[in-house]
Amino acid sequence: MAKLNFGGTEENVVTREEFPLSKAQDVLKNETVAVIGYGVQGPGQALNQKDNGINVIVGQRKNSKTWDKAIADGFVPGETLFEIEEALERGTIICYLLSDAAQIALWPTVKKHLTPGKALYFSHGFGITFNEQTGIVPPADVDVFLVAPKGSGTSLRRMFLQGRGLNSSYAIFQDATGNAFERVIALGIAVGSGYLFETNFKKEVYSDLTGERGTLMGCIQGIFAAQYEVLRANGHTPSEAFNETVEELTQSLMPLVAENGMDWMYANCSTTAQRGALDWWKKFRDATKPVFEDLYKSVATGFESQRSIDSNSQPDYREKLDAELKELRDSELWQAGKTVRSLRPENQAVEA
Ligand SMILES: NC(=O)C1=CN([C@@H]2O[C@H](COP(=O)(O)OP(=O)(O)OC[C@H]3O[C@@H](n4cnc5c(N)ncnc54)[C@H](O)[C@@H]3O)[C@@H](O)[C@H]2O)C=CC1
Ligand SMILES: CC(=O)[C@](C)(O)C(=O)O
Ligand SMILES: [Mg+2]
Ligand SMILES: [Mg+2]
Repeated sequence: MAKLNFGGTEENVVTREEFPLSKAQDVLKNETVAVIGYGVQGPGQALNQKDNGINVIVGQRKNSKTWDKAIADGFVPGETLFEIEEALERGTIICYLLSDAAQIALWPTVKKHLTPGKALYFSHGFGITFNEQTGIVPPADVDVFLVAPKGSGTSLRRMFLQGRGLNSSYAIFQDATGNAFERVIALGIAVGSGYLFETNFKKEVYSDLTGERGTLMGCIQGIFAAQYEVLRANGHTPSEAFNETVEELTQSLMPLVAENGMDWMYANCSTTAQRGALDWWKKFRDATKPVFEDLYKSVATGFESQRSIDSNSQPDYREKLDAELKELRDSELWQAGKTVRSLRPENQAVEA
């Protein structure tokens, strides 16, 4: 395990150099990895493992769209694709990749198949950390760990195909066999992680829920909308407002941040822009920090997890989510974005 210095703090990180794929294949050679669920993470993790030569099977409900998708992706019914219970029976490592809310309903079935020595694998600390809400309490004689890719399952697969790995967190909740560490790292490498950062279940879920509600998804849409609305209210056209709020950020400036940090992006902008950004960033930090503090509390009290469970367990949750996504898509901001995107050379032929 490498110790790396992150801004003055040393942390444990496992790299592909010290734990190469050949070692992962060796650790997993007598295991059957059963991926239960084939939504977003399921396909990415199952396909990467398959391409990495791991003995992986998929468990999915027959007569569902995702069953057909698994077949289209190369999984074969009766050989590598099974009904959920059969996959649970065959698997020695159970990758529990149903949505966090759906994991609750299937848990009694999963538990039945967790015989001594098997391993229960998650990609989130949710089910275990909020076990008072989920009822997920594994038996003591199985390994329990997580590998949480820090990105969409879609990116996990894309980056694997490009020969790059996506960074993941890993954590061990229970080491019943004495082999939990080797097993979890081998899986982390097999599913396509680049680097594996050590954490625990609670820290993983608290930070993940904060991040997705915060800067990664919720906050970013909130500040886009706020700036766009102010520009529009002051007579700017939709295209101008969109370009100055989103397009320039994603196409020009964020790639520079990704490449070499915020000061590098600033350094590549005008001195006028630098002066303004340096004057204003702390105001935005101070204005939003109380909101982030509320958010973290809301995660830590279990309010956020309960809300996800309640809304995502309803029979019509998918329709309701789709309606909310449609509202976003139909907003002037993102409709303006659609036209702006259509002007990119790569989209000229496809988007009208
Ligand atoms: N979406 C992502 O890229 C990421 C997800 N995660 C975690 O990975 C896990 C899986 O998440 P996703 O792939 O987003 O899940 P998802 O929302 O795509 O659902 C996965 C599967 O669950 C199935 N399912 C839903 N209800 C079911 C039920 N009652 N019985 C049987 N199957 C049912 C769906 O058909 C689907 O195949 C979660 O713990 C999530 O927090 C972690 C990192 C990123
Ligand atoms: C993609 C990811 O890691 C998220 C945003 O946390 C999630 O999909 O839950
Ligand atoms: Mg998440
Ligand atoms: Mg995440």
